[in-house]
Amino acid sequence: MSLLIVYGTETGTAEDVAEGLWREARARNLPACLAPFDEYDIENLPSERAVLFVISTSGQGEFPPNARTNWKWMLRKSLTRDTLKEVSIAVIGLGDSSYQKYNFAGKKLFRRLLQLGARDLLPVCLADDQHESGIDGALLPWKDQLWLQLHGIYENLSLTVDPTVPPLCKYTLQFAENGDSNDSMRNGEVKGEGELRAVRVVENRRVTAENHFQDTRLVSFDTSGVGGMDYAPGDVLMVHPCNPEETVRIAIDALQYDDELLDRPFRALPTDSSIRPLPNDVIGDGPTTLRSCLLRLFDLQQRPRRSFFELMGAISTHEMEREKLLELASAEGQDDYIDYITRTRRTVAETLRDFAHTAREIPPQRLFDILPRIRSRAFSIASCPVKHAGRVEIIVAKVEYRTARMVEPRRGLCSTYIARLMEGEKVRVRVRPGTFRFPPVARAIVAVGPGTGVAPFRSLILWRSGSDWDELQTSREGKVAVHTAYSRDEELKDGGRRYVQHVMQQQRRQLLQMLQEEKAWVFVAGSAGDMPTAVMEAIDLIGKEGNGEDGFAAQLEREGRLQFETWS
Ligand SMILES: Cc1cc2nc3c(=O)[nH]c(=O)nc-3n(C[C@H](O)[C@H](O)[C@H](O)COP(=O)(O)O)c2cc1C
Repeated sequence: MSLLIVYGTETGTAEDVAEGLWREARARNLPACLAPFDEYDIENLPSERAVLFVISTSGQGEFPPNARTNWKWMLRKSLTRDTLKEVSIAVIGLGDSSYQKYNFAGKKLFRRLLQLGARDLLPVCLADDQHESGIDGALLPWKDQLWLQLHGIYENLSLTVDPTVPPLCKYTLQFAENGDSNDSMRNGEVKGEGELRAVRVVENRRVTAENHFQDTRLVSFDTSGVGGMDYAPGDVLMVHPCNPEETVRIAIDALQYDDELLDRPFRALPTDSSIRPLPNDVIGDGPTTLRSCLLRLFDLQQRPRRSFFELMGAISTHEMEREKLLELASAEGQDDYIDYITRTRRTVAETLRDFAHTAREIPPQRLFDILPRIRSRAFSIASCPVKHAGRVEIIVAKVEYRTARMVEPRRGLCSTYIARLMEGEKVRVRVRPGTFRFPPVARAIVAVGPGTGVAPFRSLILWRSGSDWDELQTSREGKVAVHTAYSRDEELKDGGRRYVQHVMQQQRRQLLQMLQEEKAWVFVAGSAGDMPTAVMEAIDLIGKEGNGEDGFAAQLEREGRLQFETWS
């Protein structure tokens, strides 16, 4: 019986990892099946031989959307300590340690599998975005152990793989011949909830002063007449960015594909039923071409992962480059990898340029194995479904930074894409529920939203009171009171900066009354860094002053009255 690999993903990383493992299993002569967790018939789980789970954590310590249904099944009371006693399991959790609920989904899943009697092949692997080698930091050493363990179950599994033999391609490309219509060249349809929709930009306005260090924008999209774009306060807009032209140019120069090849429509046929068709909604309305894929499908600005070097090394016929590539892919090459990629934040496009001989040898179908995919990014919706009918607005801070080791400044793919959008341009987006669960309208709310964290609260306040920021006051007579902290402009007596937690301290009497007597709910949105902890500490202090007890914030959280939506 083959190895089952299931994944739960929000933005696709878990899918990439699962797919990499699936390919590696096949290269090791181990038959394997691959599926999103919720597409797997969960009733069969007790009769599997070995299952590998790759689960990211989304929201606030939650399971990703395509793993929630089967996770609910696993929590059924009717399941016993024997349910999975025949099944060997291993779990990879993907998370980010800047979040409070670090890797919660992976940890919870692992614990539950053990409760149901499953045999753990290895301790849970907790991969962390913050590690200096990215998720590979934890994943690579763990993976080596995994194959050893699986060898105990599957005797034919090969413990060594020849790094110079490239694995099977995911797709074969069928290029259009004269006379093929564009329609006959369409790739797989993406339908339903996950489908991206094209909306037009109505306005893209800078909301910070020109001399402010941060370029933050309010971007408005026209959604009138576009189906599936209904939303409520707290919902999130997923935006699918494109690579900037200059980055696409670097990649094309490195690959040395000519215009005829770049613009010839093709269909990508999966070479195995476990491989998903190419998503049409990403590539756009026109035919799929290598140029459209380089613009919209492949993430050329990402930091290349180890698997990128592994595959490049496997196809390279240039001795020096091959040696270097395979070294960067290996566990021993970790320091070199950190030096070459992590410290300088080198991108996929730049790495293709650096390994010029190998890049020139990449056949088009291999791009789909080597290059990572662009993933949609989440932005809290800042508009009100009633006041801004037919519109969706988001607030985006442009990410740009430079350190001494960088040749050029680094820019966030999506925020730069958005900052450059012109009126009338088409953008691919979809709406998904956020993590906030708001109480009934009669209940009081405390909303803490530093920076772009104001977005979901603008939506909520407009919806509940009909007023925008500039119409609100600092007293509660008008039902809504606004208190501000300008951390860049205001200093405290001790020279420190004034943040939201200081405002909370200042307003502690009113907050205590709201929390204790009015049973208010608290919502916190914004940076996943230190802010959420500072807010929890402020709530604890306020609680302690009120009733002399510790742990007020944790108590509110247990009651569902303290909720976070944070991003890093
Ligand atoms: C909206 C959002 C919420 C997240 N929440 C958490 C979290 O609560 N805990 C955590 O450890 N990581 C969290 N992460 C980080 C992801 O788990 C991590 O980036 C992972 O590699 C993404 O995997 P995916 O692309 O398969 O969804 C969050 C990421 C996003 C975009």
